Amino acid sequence: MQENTNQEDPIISIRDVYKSFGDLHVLNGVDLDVYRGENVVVLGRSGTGKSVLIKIIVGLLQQDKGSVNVLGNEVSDLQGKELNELRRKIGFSFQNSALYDSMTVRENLEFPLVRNVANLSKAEVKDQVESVLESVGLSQTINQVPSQLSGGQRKRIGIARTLILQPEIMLYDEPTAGLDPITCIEINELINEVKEKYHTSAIIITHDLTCARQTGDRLAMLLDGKFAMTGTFEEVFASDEERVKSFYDYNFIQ
Ligand SMILES: Nc1ncnc2c1ncn2[C@@H]1O[C@H](COP(=O)(O)OP(=O)(O)OP(=O)(O)O)[C@@H](O)[C@H]1O
Repeated sequence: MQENTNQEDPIISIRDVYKSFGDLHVLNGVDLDVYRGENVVVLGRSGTGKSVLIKIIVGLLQQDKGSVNVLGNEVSDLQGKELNELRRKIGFSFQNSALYDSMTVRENLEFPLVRNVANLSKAEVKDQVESVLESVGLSQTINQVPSQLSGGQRKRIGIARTLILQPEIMLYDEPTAGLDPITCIEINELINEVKEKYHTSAIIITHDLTCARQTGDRLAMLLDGKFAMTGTFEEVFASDEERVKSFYDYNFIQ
């Protein structure tokens, strides 16, 4: 964990956000700031609205009420080209890694680059693919297809695939889900390395308290549609609030 955050400069600013689906009130007045250069971990039980919040941040869903400002843009005001430009600055690492099974690792990494960045030479594409692959420690897999990779390796390639567009913000959705404990720790280390090397800010959604402790500069716990508690791992862990404590009781910390 690093303390190099700039508390003056929120890169994501969420104010009093509400979102319902029919009678289901998912978000009920969410406030959150993410500052430049920090990793914020969002904790919360299944179905509390963590993914809904992420989707609102990238403009895939619209809030019913409240403000979501990302990199100086009110997201709900953006459409088409402007929204796409903002999304290019946000790397979204999905739970299932979202790799194309029929493509090699090289092709999987080339794809977003060629689609999003105009006028790159073949040599530039090659350099960028090789560089990002080296950053995630998997240069040797360049000609393999996803089925030949382990779950942890697929996760790394998924992260490389989002990093190749040099995002300012990374959104990690359950980055350690389904991985063994050692691989989880390696992914947590990678998340921290990404922050240092690419100067990203991140929101990390997880149920994994080891991940939260290793990667989170701050934790924010979503309970009953609001952030009930934000602070360092130690601060949140020391909370006397019954709803926060019950979350820990059901989560094993290594
Ligand atoms: N497009 C949608 N239409 C209707 N309901 C939705 C929609 N998206 C999400 N929901 C509902 O909103 C609630 C919150 O969903 P969300 O996916 O954000 O949970 P989560 O906190 O990410 O859970 P998990 O940890 O299990 O991934 C759920 O009850 C879900 O069914």
